[in-house]
Amino acid sequence: MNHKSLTVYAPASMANISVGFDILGAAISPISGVMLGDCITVETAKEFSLTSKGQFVKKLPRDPKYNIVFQCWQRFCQAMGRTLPVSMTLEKNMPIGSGLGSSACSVVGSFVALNAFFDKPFNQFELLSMMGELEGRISGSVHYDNVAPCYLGGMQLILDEMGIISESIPHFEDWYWVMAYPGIKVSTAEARAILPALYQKADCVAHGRYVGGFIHACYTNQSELAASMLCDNIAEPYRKQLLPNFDETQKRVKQLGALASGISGSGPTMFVVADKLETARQIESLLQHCYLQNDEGFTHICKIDTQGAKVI
Ligand SMILES: Nc1ncnc2c1ncn2[C@@H]1O[C@H](COP(=O)(O)OP(=O)(O)OP(=O)(O)O)[C@@H](O)[C@H]1O
Ligand SMILES: N[C@@H](CCO)C(=O)O
Repeated sequence: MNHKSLTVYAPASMANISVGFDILGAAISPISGVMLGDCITVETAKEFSLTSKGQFVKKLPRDPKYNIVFQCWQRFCQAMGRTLPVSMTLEKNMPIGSGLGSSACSVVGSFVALNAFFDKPFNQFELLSMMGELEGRISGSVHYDNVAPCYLGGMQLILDEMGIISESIPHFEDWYWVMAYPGIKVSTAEARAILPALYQKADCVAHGRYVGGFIHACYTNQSELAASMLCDNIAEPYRKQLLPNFDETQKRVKQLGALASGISGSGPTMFVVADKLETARQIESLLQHCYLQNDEGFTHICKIDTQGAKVI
């Protein structure tokens, strides 16, 4: 038996980007070159095994059967119609319940690695459908706004219509995204449960204006307009109570020149947009002092990762 091995890196992502609850998300990578994402290795083996390692391995479920990587392998075997004997290794570099698409990194990394290992039996649509299904098992509802950007890279708008799950949207290349993870956990399922079941008509109209205006500004390259449209009236008003000093921190980053700020995914990570590196560095320093709660917290100045998951 010839030994074969490959490793896939799947990057962090920020879902929602304030205006696009469940329908907008972007992959991100730190400008420092740090690889902010999970790595999944698939190797030839006589029988299936899963090994987990990495900084956040202790936060994973104790029973490997509850690790989403195991469930991805099961789903991939089901789609292939046979049990696939491979050894899988998860390097869990992403904190869980961070708002940075941690489970999406594991899901996307697993499917991309298995698909590459078995010479690409599934196309992009089939893979993305399975990724959404697995991500849905964790948060309680299928939403592609982490898995699509993590897999495809760039900023992704979820269409889920006429056989198209997601389309790439132009982004502002001079924008820096300062990401601050405070080091505490917010469960996606719980952060979804606190949202209202119904919204007022005025809120629906405002939301339509924000998301439509933002997409229009991206396509017409109007960065000031785009930044002013980055408003979240769907999740932020209800979720900010789960985040430390959120209102005060938003005020202070604005004073430093932030173009916009908001919650990454379901939190607790916060994102802040700046169009100058010097401003981004000042904002990062402020976030380190005001927003981080313990030694597990971190900040990164990021750009949008246009590549998405890749074999390394
Ligand atoms: N490989 C894995 N990576 C991350 N979470 C996993 C994994 N396997 C199982 N889980 C479980 O899935 C759940 C993930 O919770 P949740 O969706 O809140 O986190 P998340 O994916 O990190 O969130 P976010 O998208 O906001 O970063 C946890 O209960 C965790 O134990
Ligand atoms: N759009 C989802 C992302 C969760 O990662 C939410 O905000 O609940």
